[in-house]
Amino acid sequence: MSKTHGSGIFSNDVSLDYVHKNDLKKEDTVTATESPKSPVLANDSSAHTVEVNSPSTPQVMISPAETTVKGPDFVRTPPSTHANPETPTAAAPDRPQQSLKKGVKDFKFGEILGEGSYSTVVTATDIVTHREYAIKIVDKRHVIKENKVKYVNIEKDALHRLSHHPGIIRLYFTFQDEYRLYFVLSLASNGELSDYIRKFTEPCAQFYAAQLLDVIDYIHENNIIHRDLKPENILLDENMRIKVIDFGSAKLNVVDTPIKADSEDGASKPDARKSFVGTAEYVSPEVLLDKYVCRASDIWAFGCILYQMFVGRPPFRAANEYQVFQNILHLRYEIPDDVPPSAAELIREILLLDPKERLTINEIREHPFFEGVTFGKPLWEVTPPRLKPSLYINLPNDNPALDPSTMLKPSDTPVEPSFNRENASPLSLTLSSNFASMSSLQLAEKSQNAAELAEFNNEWSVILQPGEAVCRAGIVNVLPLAGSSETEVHRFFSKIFRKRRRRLLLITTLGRCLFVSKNSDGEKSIKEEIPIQSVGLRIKPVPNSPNRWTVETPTKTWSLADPHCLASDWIECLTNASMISTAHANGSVSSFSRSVAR
Ligand SMILES: Nc1ncnc2c1ncn2[C@@H]1O[C@H](COP(=O)(O)OP(=O)(O)OP(=O)(O)O)[C@@H](O)[C@H]1O
Repeated sequence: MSKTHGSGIFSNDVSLDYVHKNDLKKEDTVTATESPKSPVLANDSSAHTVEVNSPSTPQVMISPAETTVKGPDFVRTPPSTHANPETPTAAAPDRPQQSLKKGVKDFKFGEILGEGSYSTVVTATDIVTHREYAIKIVDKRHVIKENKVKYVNIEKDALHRLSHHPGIIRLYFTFQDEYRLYFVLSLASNGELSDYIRKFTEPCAQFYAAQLLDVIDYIHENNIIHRDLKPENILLDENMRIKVIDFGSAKLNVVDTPIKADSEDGASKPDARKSFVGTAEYVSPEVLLDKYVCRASDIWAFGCILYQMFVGRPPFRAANEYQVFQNILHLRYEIPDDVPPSAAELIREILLLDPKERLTINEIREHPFFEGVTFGKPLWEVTPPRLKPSLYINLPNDNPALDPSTMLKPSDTPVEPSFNRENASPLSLTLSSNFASMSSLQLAEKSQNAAELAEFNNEWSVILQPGEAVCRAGIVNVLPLAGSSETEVHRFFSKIFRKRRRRLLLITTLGRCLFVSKNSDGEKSIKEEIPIQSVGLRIKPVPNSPNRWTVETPTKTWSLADPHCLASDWIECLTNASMISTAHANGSVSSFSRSVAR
């Protein structure tokens, strides 16, 4: 292990046992090198920032414009003849005019773009160049406590090696201060692929699948396996081109023979069944069985994403992770009849239990599904096909909060639509005849699979009342509440790192909105109920954040996010639940909620 500049907190060496609490007191400096054995982030009070992609001398700071691109060009043509839109030459206008040292003070921070398990990503504008970035901010204390240091270093190293493909998020700089690490990334302003995937036409699916395949090919050519490909980790830039992110689970320096999952390198042991906290739906069977890691594991994820592009949900879904794993290990999935035959055939030839049987990237490229597609550079220069009009299901009212056009474009800022009990006249406080004709269960079924709901109903029956059923369920993040002084840097950071909780939220046919949990003995209980029948209730989407919404009552506000679902889906269901619960409170409930119950 190399520690050339004192006790560095973060190093390329993945076994960072020497990290200790004293490191947190040091004023750290970011240093990037290309040598895996050199420290990535070392302490040196003489400098505060270093741009990545520098040559091997850590102290020399080089702007992206001066950087030499190493490794294969993404279209696999000689670097001298190829004009990659994101190569340093293309990035020349961004060349810093003065000092190359950058730190927190050089950026104006803006909106939160997203939150991961160990980071918060915010927009930031360079106050000199006015260029916009996304900055991934990692709380040092948190990553040390959660034993995630190695993942931060792996991500840094992978992005460092892969940043010159137009389909991979570009890492421009890293820097750190006493408490946090900062990854300055290109901004993918159109959000996550998962927000659009339900609106894919066949040309869309073909186009985005081709871009994804091109990126996977490039990653693999650089001897890296991503290992966490899923629509949430595929972002869209301002031109609606994909940008793959989140290389924290990547396996670097892959050799051609499969690597045992429990090999010495911690990164090669995903410990899949234990560590997937959110979704396990894209994990390959060999990773699940902890057998080995191979390039074909990314191809499996590609197959799952391709399926989702046509069906709107991943192939292996269930009410809980155990069921998902079982479905994967038994290859239990179905392709609906309306999936085009060539796509269905391709999916079937990818989703095979034995990784050796799966099609290779070259074979996928040659598959009839991709007929007419030119891979390589042209893929990144054409205009992407249009998404089809919204598939959103309208409610029997014209509440703007439920207008999909305000939900699906993170860049549309001035939206303040909300469900407001007091002034939203179409949403009568009593159960209108229009509304009464619709079962909330029916509505829920449109957005959530009936089989999944049946599982939830089974599992949570003990906390339900007679005649009550779950009509929507999901794990949501309960976020700390934002205040009004977000311009002050220190307040901003303390706020975004306040504790977030993941909770299971159930909405029922009696209009109850319940946070529920299970203790270690498996006993189930209601942790909290949101009183959505309250006078003064407001349910609001968060502008620029298609996955976030707030529920305000006179006594408490909840700020919620579901990384796997649009806020509009939850808002729709909560709005219905509010009406139902009010009707119950008023004694004017119809019999429908009972009739739809178990
Ligand atoms: N460059 C970017 N531009 C726009 N949004 C981004 C960018 N990078 C990340 N995000 C948003 O922030 C979220 C969290 O980022 P990311 O997945 O990298 O964090 P993480 O802590 O590594 O997450 P995970 O828990 O999945 O490992 C993403 O899902 C995405 O919505």
